[in-house]
Amino acid sequence: MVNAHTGNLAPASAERACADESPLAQIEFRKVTKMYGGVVALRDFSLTVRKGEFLTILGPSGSGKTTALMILAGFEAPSSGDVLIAQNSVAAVPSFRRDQGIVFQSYALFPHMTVRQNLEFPLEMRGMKASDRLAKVDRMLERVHLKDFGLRMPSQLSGGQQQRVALARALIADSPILLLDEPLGALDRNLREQMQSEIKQLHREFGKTTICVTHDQEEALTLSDRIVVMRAGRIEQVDTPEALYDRPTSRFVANFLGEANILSQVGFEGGAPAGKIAMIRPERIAISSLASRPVDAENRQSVTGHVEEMTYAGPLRKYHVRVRDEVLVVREHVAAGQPVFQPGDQIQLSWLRSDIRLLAE
Ligand SMILES: Nc1ncnc2c1ncn2[C@@H]1O[C@H](COP(=O)(O)OP(=O)(O)OP(=O)(O)O)[C@@H](O)[C@H]1O
Repeated sequence: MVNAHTGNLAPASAERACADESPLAQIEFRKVTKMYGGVVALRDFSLTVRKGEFLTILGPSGSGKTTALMILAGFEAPSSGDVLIAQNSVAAVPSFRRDQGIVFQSYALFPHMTVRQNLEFPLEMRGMKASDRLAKVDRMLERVHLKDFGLRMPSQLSGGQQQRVALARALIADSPILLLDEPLGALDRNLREQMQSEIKQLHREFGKTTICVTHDQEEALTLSDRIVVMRAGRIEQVDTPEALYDRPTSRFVANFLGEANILSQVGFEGGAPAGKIAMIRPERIAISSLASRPVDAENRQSVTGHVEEMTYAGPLRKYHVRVRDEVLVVREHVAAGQPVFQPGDQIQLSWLRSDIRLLAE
């Protein structure tokens, strides 16, 4: 469906010497709805992306993430609503004139071209002369640590190297906007982490307005200035990574971004208001022996329970604790001198009342 190869092309007349001179690269979705027959892929999607921002669209499979990106790229047309780039509607602008660098999960490099030729292609399409292209490609190869790989074919590169070429190709034409569609999805875990910091560094350096689509929460939390959480075609919450994790507004977001203890029976002293539920993150709960009195006890709520399970996960210790009919998850950083509890131990849990979050059901 997507012609990845034309993704970052723009007419020569549109070329700028440097991305910093570009007009506002701000993106605005205005009440965009996309229907596929009877399926609503995206409903009333409104969002403003600031210049230079790294924004991630995060959500489960089928929530509309790719649809939003494809509409912005011009590969799909909205059923209603509008998209603006630098304050102008792009409804009538075809994808190849939208001046966006695009990276797909499957790399989408030209398989019959060398790495150099892959990087030269967008420059050639903009009418840049050969000597300038050469210098630019050299600089970019150096930048993405692929100086010695210019003459290789994509099939002769590892997954991580191919992905670096794809990133380099999306960046080389100095488009003010970078679109990343599950860019690290095909890489194994270690490589993914390495590429995450590479992408972060490139973002700092090039300052492109970047929109990334992923279903990987950790990736979203690591990379983004802001995250849009999608659910069934709608925006559930837009916020900074820290705010989304610390102050989710709904049970869906709390569960989607990390582990959440919903305090239904243990409750929340005074009771949660109607239609709201009380939630606390596992690392906000302290575990201690029955005899000990928690520091700051007057600000804390305490309950007793017994340990059902204890597991080590590297620097963390994780407990499953039964409190009445509920099992709460507690996560603590392993530290010297800390008591370690075993299954069956009677213990107390406590948390600061201010760490409880009230969420929509
Ligand atoms: N070309 C199409 N024809 C019909 N339905 C489609 C089409 N493209 C997407 N959809 C539907 O629209 C909804 C949103 O799809 P979309 O690909 O945007 O989700 P997503 O969040 O990107 O999912 P994933 O993470 O699995 O890629 C889904 O229900 C999907 O089945």
